[in-house]
Amino acid sequence: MAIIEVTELRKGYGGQAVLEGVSFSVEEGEVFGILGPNGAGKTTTVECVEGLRRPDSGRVRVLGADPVRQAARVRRHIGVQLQDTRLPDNIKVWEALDLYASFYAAPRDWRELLERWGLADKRDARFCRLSGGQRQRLFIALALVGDPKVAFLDELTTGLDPQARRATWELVKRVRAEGVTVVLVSHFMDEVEELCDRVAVLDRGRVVALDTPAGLIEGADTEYRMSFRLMAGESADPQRLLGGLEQVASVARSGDRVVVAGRGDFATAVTAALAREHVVVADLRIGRRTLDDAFVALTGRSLEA
Ligand SMILES: Nc1ncnc2c1ncn2[C@@H]1O[C@H](COP(=O)(O)OP(=O)(O)OP(=O)(O)O)[C@@H](O)[C@H]1O
Repeated sequence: MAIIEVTELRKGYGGQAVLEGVSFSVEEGEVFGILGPNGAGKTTTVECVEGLRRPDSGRVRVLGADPVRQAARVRRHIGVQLQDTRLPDNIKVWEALDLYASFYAAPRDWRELLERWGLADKRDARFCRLSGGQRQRLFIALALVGDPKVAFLDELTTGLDPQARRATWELVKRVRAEGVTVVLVSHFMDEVEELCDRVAVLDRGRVVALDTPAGLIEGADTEYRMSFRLMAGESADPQRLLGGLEQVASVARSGDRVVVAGRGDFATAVTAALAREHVVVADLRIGRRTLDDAFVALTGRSLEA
């Protein structure tokens, strides 16, 4: 069942179009990623879904309700961790949870959330004294205190060190395991690949692709490489042997290695051709295709740049 439906969403600021007909739906129980470079319109999109911004046109439904006209109905069921969530420096962890719980008619017991998110011993700590990872755990706990059906997590791991990022990923997996649908806004490929069931790639206010991470990688038909060494005494000419294979783009030498670039399932064709000619190779390596490659193929730009 679709828990969120967005159809032809348009939004601009001061006559400048930012969203130019964005459509997607989020199924109950999935982690749905919205991926795109800075300024692509990710935050504008999710804030329209949350009812924090009013679309210029298009249709948004969250659990069947309009987030602007039926704001109270929608807010009861969503938990939001905003990109620039700020808490007063001096607020204590328990006070923040107690405050957020007071916004909801039927909140979860925040004491249980403290335990669950490993913050029990930080109950009386002031916000300004928390580490980056502890703050993220608190933000997630705050997003869950209303017992939501959908949690929106926007740029959750920006500014965290690699270890804290990985720890935060585990938390997102736990949120999902609790049955909460997650909408994850990110511009980190590895994060999206690790966490998301499906991803909408947003570029310049449009959804340019929507698929599973693996589907995006497969479908983008990106070029990748494999390389190997020829055994000593091997006289085969790799260029002659492999250059004509379908899907092989180039065959080159790099030191003592042969580097073959291609698309699709070219690596299987290459190994089959080598075997057919009884060419024995060593140290065979096949490059991994990544979501970043797919993103470049889709948008002509890299996100990591
Ligand atoms: N309230 C606003 N008033 C005017 N322009 C805005 C406003 N909010 C966003 N914009 C502009 O709309 C565009 C899209 O912004 P948005 O924050 O939705 O993108 P984003 O993909 O979330 O980017 P980021 O990754 O940097 O957060 C940007 O050019 C931004 O400057």
